[in-house]
Amino acid sequence: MSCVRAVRGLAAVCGFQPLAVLSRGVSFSPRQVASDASFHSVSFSESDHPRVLITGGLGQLGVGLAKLLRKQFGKYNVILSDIRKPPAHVYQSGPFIYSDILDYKNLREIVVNNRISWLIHYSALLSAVGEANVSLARDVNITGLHNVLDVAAEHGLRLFIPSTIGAFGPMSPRNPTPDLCIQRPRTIYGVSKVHAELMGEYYHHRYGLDFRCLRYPGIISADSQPGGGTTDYAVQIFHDAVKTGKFVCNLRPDTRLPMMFIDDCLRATLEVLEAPAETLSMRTYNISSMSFTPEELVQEIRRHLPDLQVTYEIDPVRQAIADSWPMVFDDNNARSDWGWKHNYDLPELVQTMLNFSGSNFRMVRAS
Ligand SMILES: NC(=O)c1ccc[n+]([C@@H]2O[C@H](COP(=O)([O-])OP(=O)(O)OC[C@H]3O[C@@H](n4cnc5c(N)ncnc54)[C@H](O)[C@@H]3O)[C@@H](O)[C@H]2O)c1
Ligand SMILES: C[C@@H](O)[C@H](N)C(=O)O
Repeated sequence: MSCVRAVRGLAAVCGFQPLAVLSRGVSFSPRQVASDASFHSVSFSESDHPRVLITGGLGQLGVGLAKLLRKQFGKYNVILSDIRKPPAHVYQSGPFIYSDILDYKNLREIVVNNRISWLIHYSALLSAVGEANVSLARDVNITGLHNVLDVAAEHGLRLFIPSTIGAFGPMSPRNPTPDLCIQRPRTIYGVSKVHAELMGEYYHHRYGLDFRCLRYPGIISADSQPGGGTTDYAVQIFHDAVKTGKFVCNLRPDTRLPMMFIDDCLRATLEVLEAPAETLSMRTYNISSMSFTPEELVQEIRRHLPDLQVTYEIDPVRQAIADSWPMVFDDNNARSDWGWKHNYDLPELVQTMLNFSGSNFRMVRAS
């Protein structure tokens, strides 16, 4: 039996199409569909470290993820990229490169020249910013996604794309929200994330792309600012509490949303990326650690800062979004498939955030 026939037979059994073998030597364009893609999961040997590219890496999450991955895989194996100019400490901390995900050729060149094997796609416009600029959100979150999927498929990359609690909508069960249920989000952000989940899973089943996706809750971080989402209040409150002792909250006091400390989020990302393929019964997982309302967060912060004053000035756009999102996330599949376990609950989160914000603020005041 010829090699090509053997692989075709295997593909029929596995349920994906081995495009790599069908047309070797023909130059590949994912836009021409059947051509020279090597859709096996990883292109490095077992003993090698992956070569990682992070898109949109200068936002709330990318720098922290680069730090974690560099510790694991080596400084020069992890490249941060964005369309913005990095601050000096980021530029000096490891490789940084300009990459606009809307420029397909540029993206492909970076992947080829740097022998990238894992692509972590963080570029996006978040929920509130997306509603303020729908056409840009559509470009970045949907057209950009298509570029990333094609480059990943073409070069046999392991592709991680985060989704979000925002991929659910008012018709989804909200307490708890399981992995598989109706998803009819009402934001361009949510719609683009459902699209990303479905396209990634389609490429996985159709072409064998090693697509992995976690639906993150609202992420809370001390040393990076959120990029314009509905859950941003839960970061801002710590800075304002420490600096001024006052906070104006733009969500109603009883708005319950799933949230997570950044260290748990980044560790989950590394863990799912490293999980053996056979442990993944799905390609898109909810992850969860805690859910709270602004009122509950304020109460917990007041255990440390009893004089904190909070007023509520509701932003109708953010409130409407929050009211359509999950209140509690069911992440049982992540826990049973690849052993996901969170470390931070609400008291630990508050303690850690205040420790960081307090020492940072004292440094600023002293200088
Ligand atoms: N932070 C959260 O609470 C949260 C929660 C759920 C999911 N997520 C997802 O995680 C990912 C990272 O989130 P984040 O909070 O760091 O986002 P962020 O908004 O802070 O950062 C996004 C980055 O994308 C970059 N970007 C915009 N247009 C680009 C383009 N054309 N090409 C390349 N880069 C571009 C921006 O410059 C920015 O640095 C996003 O996909 C987001 O949807 C975040
Ligand atoms: C939840 C998440 O996707 C983001 N923090 C937002 O609020 O838009």
